[in-house]
Amino acid sequence: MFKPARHGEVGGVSLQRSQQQKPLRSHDRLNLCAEMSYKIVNLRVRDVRFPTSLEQHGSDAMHTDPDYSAAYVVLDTDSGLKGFGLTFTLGKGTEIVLCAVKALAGLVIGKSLQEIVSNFRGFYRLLTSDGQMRWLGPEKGVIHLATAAVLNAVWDLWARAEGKPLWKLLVDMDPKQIVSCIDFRYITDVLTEEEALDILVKAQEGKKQREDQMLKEGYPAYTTSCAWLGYSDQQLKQLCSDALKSGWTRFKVKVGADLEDDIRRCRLIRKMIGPSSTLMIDANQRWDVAEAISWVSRLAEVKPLWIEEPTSPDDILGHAAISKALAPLGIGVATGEQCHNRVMFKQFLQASALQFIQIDSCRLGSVNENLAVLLMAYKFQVPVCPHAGGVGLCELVQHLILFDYICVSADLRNRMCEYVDHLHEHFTSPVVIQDAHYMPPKDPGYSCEMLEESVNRHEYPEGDIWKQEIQK
Ligand SMILES: C[C@H](O)[C@@H](O)CC(=O)C(=O)O
Ligand SMILES: [Mg+2]
Repeated sequence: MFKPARHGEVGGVSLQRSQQQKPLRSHDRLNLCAEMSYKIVNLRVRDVRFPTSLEQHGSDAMHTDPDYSAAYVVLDTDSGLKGFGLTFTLGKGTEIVLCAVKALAGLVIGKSLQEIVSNFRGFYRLLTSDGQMRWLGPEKGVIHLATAAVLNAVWDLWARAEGKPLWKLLVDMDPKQIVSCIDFRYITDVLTEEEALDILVKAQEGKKQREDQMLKEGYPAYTTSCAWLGYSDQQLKQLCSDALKSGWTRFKVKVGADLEDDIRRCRLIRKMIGPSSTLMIDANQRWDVAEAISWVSRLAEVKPLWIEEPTSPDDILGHAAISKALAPLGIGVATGEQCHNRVMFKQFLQASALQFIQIDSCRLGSVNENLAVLLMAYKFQVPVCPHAGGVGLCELVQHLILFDYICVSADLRNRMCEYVDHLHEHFTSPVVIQDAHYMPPKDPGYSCEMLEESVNRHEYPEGDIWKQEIQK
């Protein structure tokens, strides 16, 4: 059974009084397999890169040569059970994330799963508030990407230990336990623990029906894979026509480098998909504020639902100005894939600076911090449309959006989860898309275990794929 954490203690590390969190009471806890302690005995991290830039997959106005990559973490436990996690990167720089993961390893190795999850809020705080390493963030940049990789692996381990896919682990949790995983520090001015609990308790009504609905119909998705910026018009037409045949009705187009190209490409897509399908545009932070407003106004004729990342991801007031200017045109602002943490999201919401919130399973501090953002989005009644353009992101984020619908929002209006059609074949439990919907995963875990052969071949720089590339 669980060994309760002593108040003010996280895995033997004593917290300052101001950092102390309410520990779970014994009746709030889940039943991990009684005989297993799942003590984490080792953490391995590998630099896995896919040469997607060769064919311009994933390209946008700012990332013209992205190699979809991951810092891939494996947690070994004394029982033999493993936890798999990753954070998404773009090639160069993955080795820096690896260093940060290694720096965090000492906070994880030696802990048992029970110890972690019986005070998950405290463990999140331990990882993000280390007195020396927090100087690198706090809760942003490379160190936060590393935190996400490690915590994603812990959540995967927990779901595997419970024999459930992660979304189901979350759905079956008592609202008190969900709340106990969240660090409310810095967000209590908009969301207190009590309010969060209240939201979750109220959403218990109809939960079973929503779960059944998801199992039958899946969660609505949109595709970005037809219109990466580096694709030719010919490619774009072919991919769009294939996608229409497969039942896709929601499409995202990359824009931002050249206005005439954008007008031509967006007209082309709008003509192919017809007036009733949904179109979104994504500039990946290319413009200044005034430029964003004038550029998007020129694209208003193709009726985009949203403009994504029009300017710097840190410019909350800039996003607010763009939102205000574009509202009369019926165009919303979406952002989040490079939003560092829950504090930034809080301010975006407070400032009415976004109309669609794009959580990211690897940018924020894993499930723990994403839970906080889902609940704040609910409070502000802003629809969540997760970001998934990257390797493994579709696999991960589908779990969070299923939880959001079943246990928080209970609403599908203006909501959809991004899908990109790349690299799923490298995962042991790849996403299942049916009729443009994510079907709920059934395998235990968080769906981000990669095939060993794929990892070996794509590990940078020793894997066969990279040896060949380097020799060219
Ligand atoms: C570099 C990535 O592919 C990025 O363009 C993804 C993105 O912005 C999205 O999926 O949205
Ligand atoms: Mg984007």
